Amino acid sequence: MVQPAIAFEHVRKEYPAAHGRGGAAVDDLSLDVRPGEVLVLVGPSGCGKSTTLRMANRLVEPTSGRILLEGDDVTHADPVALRRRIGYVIQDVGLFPHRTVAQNVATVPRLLGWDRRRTAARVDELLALVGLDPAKYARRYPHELSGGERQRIGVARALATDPPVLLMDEPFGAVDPVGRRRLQTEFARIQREVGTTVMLVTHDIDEAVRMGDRVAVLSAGAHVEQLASPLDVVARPATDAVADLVGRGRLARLLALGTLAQADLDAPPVDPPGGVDPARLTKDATRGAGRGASVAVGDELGDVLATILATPDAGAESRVPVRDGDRVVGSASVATVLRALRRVTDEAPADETGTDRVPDGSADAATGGDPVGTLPT
Ligand SMILES: Nc1ncnc2c1ncn2[C@@H]1O[C@H](COP(=O)(O)OP(=O)(O)OP(=O)(O)O)[C@@H](O)[C@H]1O
Repeated sequence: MVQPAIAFEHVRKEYPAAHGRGGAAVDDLSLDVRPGEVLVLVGPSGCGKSTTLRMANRLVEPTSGRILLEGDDVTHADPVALRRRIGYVIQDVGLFPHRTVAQNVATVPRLLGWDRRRTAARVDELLALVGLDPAKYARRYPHELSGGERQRIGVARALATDPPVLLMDEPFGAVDPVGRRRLQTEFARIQREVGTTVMLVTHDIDEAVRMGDRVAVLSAGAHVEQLASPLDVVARPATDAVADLVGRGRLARLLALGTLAQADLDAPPVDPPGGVDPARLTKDATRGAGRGASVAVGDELGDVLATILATPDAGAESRVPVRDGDRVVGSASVATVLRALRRVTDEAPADETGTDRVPDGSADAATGGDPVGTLPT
């Protein structure tokens, strides 16, 4: 088995003030963060998300239990040495106001005694990584930046010494919704590029399902209600608490997370008989919806639906060709998307070892259930 990047073993935290009032901030948490993944902790205010995160870098001391970083028990590790192995990004970033962007990013390299050249080269590299031109930004001060730019500098600073693990506590919380979406996309790119393991805390379920490779939904005492892929959490909430959190807007999330599979398609392919000229199809596809538009196996269901709805005189009977690579393998209509949604909500989830459980077969509407009836309207 792959060694977890971070492992929480029966971790408990009781704050002194909470003594005698029942309930620990973190009751008995056991959780593995896999190397290279983005694990998101999501849950209501006060459920213990930040406490959990802050115990990983010893900003908060656990009352009992063990926390392992790449196999090393960090429960008694030197906090300063530990924090060099763990980057930390928080909502208000905490940039030093009287230091320039370059000096802020260079904080840890300087502490480690890196020479000027190495530090300067790393600062330039990191600013470029987070999409800020070093020539333009290195000498600015934090108050000369937008909220989103400050947040990027916070990420650059946390990545300066290439830590194997990055902890992020509501990292995009202070940014407006549009900027926030852009930062999330940008950060996902950076994370793929550097391959750092990330543990991210948010109370926003949309952020959780957008950012996470896996999502841990927590309730009071950091009790894990569900730990699964974003799609599993949205399609198959394990408990009422998860269902409440996923709540309204579930259909939109399913459309964004679910993808079109070959099994959903209507065959045979649409006109012209014998298939569509792939060259024409590709050209049309790049032109977007409209006459001759097509979709592909693996496309988001929301995009498939949008393409169908954008066909001339769109209606229940409208259909668009579906490609798999250069081949047209079938067609999709609104009914196809509904079928795909049924499949997505009924499929057995992958278990924690990554092996699929045997589907129970109830996906077939003929068995009597109305899976689409379980979808919110
Ligand atoms: N320093 C502290 N002293 C005493 N109690 C604390 C302290 N920090 C947090 N708590 C309590 O521990 C519980 C968990 O807090 P925590 O900040 O971990 O929750 P959270 O899920 O991150 O919440 P939020 O989403 O509101 O930030 C809360 O009941 C909180 O009041």
